Amino acid sequence: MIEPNGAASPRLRIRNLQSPLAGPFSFDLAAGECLTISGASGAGKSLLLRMLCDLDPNTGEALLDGLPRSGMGAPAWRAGVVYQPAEAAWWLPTAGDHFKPAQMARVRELLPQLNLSPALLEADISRLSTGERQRMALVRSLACKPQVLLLDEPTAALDPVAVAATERLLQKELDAGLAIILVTHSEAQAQTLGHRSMTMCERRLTENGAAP
Ligand SMILES: Nc1ncnc2c1ncn2[C@@H]1O[C@H](COP(=O)(O)OP(=O)(O)OP(=O)(O)O)[C@@H](O)[C@H]1O
Repeated sequence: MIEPNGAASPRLRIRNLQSPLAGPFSFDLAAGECLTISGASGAGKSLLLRMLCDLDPNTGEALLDGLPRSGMGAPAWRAGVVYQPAEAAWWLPTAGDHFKPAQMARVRELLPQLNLSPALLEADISRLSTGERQRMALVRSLACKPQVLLLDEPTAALDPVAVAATERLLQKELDAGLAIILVTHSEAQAQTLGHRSMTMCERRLTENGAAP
């Protein structure tokens, strides 16, 4: 969508988003941009991600490619803005059960990029290692083809090789236009993937490098 001044709308526009627990938050995120968020445990990072995907009640304005969230249903918003919590929930016996047939081509393309065997799709989910489940959760998020991906410490359970594979894939998705908000405690990861960084402190966000 085009703004009145002729510029393209940001992929995600957030204005005064708040709940009784956190905020207000205001920022824009462009297509292909990665905003990293760091901050102490309990600072409010997950609260923000849950508000952004409309899982927790909140007020304020949120627009996706210029279209207000208030004008679309929650399922439509969450199809565009996908949240991957630190520990993703699985509610069916196998990972493969969580995908629709139409997603399988994309899933089979993503698995080797994260060093995951297709056989893991058929295994009981409880048999997957923590790191395998974490990478499978990313496959699940990307198979939804979101416009904005909200990632809460997506590599926390991974070894260095798997971290590198995950970062390569995320970089590729960014290059293809995906916008990412990445909560990470890794300074190196923030520098590798991030275009901008913010710090969450006492449930408020500050842009790093911005004038006080
Ligand atoms: N529904 C709720 N009601 C009241 N307090 C809550 C609720 N959800 C979270 N909190 C509190 O809000 C604070 C921020 O929680 P949040 O999960 O956002 O932290 P975080 O920055 O993601 O931490 P971590 O890095 O440990 O995951 C915590 O003190 C938490 O206990």
